[in-house]
Amino acid sequence: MEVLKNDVEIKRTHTHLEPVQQKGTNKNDVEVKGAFKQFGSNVVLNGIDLEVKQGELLTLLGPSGCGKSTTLNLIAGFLDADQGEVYIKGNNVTKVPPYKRDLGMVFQTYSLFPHMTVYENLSFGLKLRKVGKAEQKKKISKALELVKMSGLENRYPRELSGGQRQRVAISRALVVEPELLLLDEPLSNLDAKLRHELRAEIKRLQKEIGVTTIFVTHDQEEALSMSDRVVVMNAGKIEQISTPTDIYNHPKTEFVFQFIGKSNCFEGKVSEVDKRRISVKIGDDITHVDADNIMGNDSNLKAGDEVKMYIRPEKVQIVPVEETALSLFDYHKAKISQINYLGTSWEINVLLQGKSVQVLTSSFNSSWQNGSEVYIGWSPSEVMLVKK
Ligand SMILES: Nc1ncnc2c1ncn2[C@@H]1O[C@H](COP(=O)(O)OP(=O)(O)OP(=O)(O)O)[C@@H](O)[C@H]1O
Repeated sequence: MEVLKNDVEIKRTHTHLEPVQQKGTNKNDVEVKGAFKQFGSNVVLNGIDLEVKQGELLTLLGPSGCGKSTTLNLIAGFLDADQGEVYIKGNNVTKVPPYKRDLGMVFQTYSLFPHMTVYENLSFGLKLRKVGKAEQKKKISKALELVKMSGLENRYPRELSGGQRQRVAISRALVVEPELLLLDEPLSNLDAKLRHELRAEIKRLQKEIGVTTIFVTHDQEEALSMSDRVVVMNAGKIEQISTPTDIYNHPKTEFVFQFIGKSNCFEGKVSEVDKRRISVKIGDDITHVDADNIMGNDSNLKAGDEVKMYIRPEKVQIVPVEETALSLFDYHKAKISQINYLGTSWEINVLLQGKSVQVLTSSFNSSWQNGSEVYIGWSPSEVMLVKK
């Protein structure tokens, strides 16, 4: 364990509370290898392999109970895996207790000491690390400045708003200059406006000081907007690890497609396969999908296979039926069944062969009303297929 401590000291190249010029190298700060965890008969982690790069903000995203917090607790050392190993900065820390892992943590519920002022909350970890009083003062002042809480040193947690408390909790985690910052749903107790504000602030702060960060959330918008990379988890397994845009536009599995964003789903049958495109018969219509856009493990589709076809509402184009529809690659006649004005866009439900399809568009034709006939269409590159 001392080896870890010494190694960390030697490898530290900057003070975390100072802005860094260079970050996000290809070195891994954290690795989880082959982690399995079971509570009684409940298999909670079913083979997790994960690498977190130096300086990146990586988010664990997934529905309630999928194992996000368990993975975080394994990295923090609060839990032991039944199988598997955890490495921090190249050191195997699987058996190292949490207080020797050099971490800063922030939880969902405000974990500040209620009987201590803001200043005392921040000095707690510094005292444990035997930092002198003058140095403590400097570090605390800088840490509070980072989260825009300067001047509130003498307040008690009960005298702060929810957002301010979480700012102090983040500042307390950072003041000890940890190698790794772990955040477990830190925004979920806050109202929507505050959540938005703090989201942006955490992102700015993380980039400014360059501390490698793992963030747990079940909120997809939060994950997509904050992260360098997102890990989508489902039932104790990782479905996909990638950048937010890749996760959204090129989901690898049906679960990822459905969990992130909205979707329309059609059931059909493959009618033809060639190198570039797959033709799918849906009801009476034929539609086309790029051959690269197959989700799931079974990508060898052949004529006759039953498939599900997914498309996001904002990728469905809609044009008046009088207009030439030839600019759309695949187009189908449909009838508007509902129009919802959303301020900057319109959500239009149309009926296509009796099935409701949701369309999200910013170009609205003022003549459209319930019952209007329109063409809807899409590009084969925007449609995803999965074998049933
Ligand atoms: N100490 C424990 N003992 C028994 N079961 C546990 C324990 N901790 C977690 N679990 C179970 O493990 C599963 C995964 O829990 P975990 O907290 O990792 O999920 P999560 O993805 O973080 O969910 P949430 O978003 O609801 O926090 C759940 O079914 C949970 O009930």
